[in-house]
Amino acid sequence: MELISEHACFGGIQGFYRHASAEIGLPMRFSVFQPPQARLGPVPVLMYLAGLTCTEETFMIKAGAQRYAAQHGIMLVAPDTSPRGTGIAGVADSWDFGDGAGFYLDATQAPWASNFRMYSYVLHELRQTILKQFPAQPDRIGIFGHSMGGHGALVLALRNPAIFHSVSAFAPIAAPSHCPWGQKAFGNYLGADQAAWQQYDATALMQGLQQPFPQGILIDQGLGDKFLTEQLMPERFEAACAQAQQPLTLRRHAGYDHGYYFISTMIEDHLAFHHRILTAN
Ligand SMILES: N[C@@H](CCC(=O)N[C@@H](CSC=O)C(=O)NCC(=O)O)C(=O)O
Repeated sequence: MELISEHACFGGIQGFYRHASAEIGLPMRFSVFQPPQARLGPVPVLMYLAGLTCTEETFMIKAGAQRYAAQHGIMLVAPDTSPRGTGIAGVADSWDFGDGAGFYLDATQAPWASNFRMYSYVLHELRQTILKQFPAQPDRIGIFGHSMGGHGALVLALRNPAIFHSVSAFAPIAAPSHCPWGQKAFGNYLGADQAAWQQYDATALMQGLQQPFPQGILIDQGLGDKFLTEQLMPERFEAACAQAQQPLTLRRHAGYDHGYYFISTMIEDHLAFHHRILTAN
């Protein structure tokens, strides 16, 4: 693991790193905020998955999360949003697919399958790297994210409840099989057979839920979000949660759009939500 830069921040350390990823087959960058409490021993970890066009820097620069992570003693971890430097033809041609748009899944279709393995990268390789290299508590890990990253956080948590103990999202792509962003990504990364899409669709996963999150799921959604109706569809996830008897707090906020002004307004509540669950017992 190579240190790119380190910065003092709210009594802790904001760091940016690069490592050779076996899952991705290329170098990957990620960021970690270590709260001041990490100097004394292992602390709970909260992974954040960013949205389309973002990098490992976006959340750390724009969300204002470090103030609250330092108060609660939570480590923040953010990966990049896709492999970089694959050399695949057309990988940088659109902002909602390819570079910056890994969708936190393991692609099965050529030419994407060799490198676009963000699901396994986050679940296994990045998590293990954090546990080995930083003072992190392996049994107190939560996950959250925004938009494409909200989709990723919900999917990773619903499929791995023994690993991710708390989950929340800002304006997630809640039913990707039904929206243009999801259909474009899933069709190219996973192929035309929509049966293969279901394992990466939070609403479909909720419809077949095996193990509920008894502490609930928190979602914040701005009602001034230009992507709400066509791309995000939180009402589908809400209905699936009701059917599965999964406690869900879905807060709808008049006037807020899709960006980081919205996220930075709500971030304090998300840190408190994860802190309460991750430090129980
Ligand atoms: N280029 C697009 C806007 C892209 C955008 O809004 N990206 C969002 C995530 S969208 C879903 O995953 C984002 O977080 N952007 C970074 C930011 O700093 O806001 C367009 O032209 O509409």
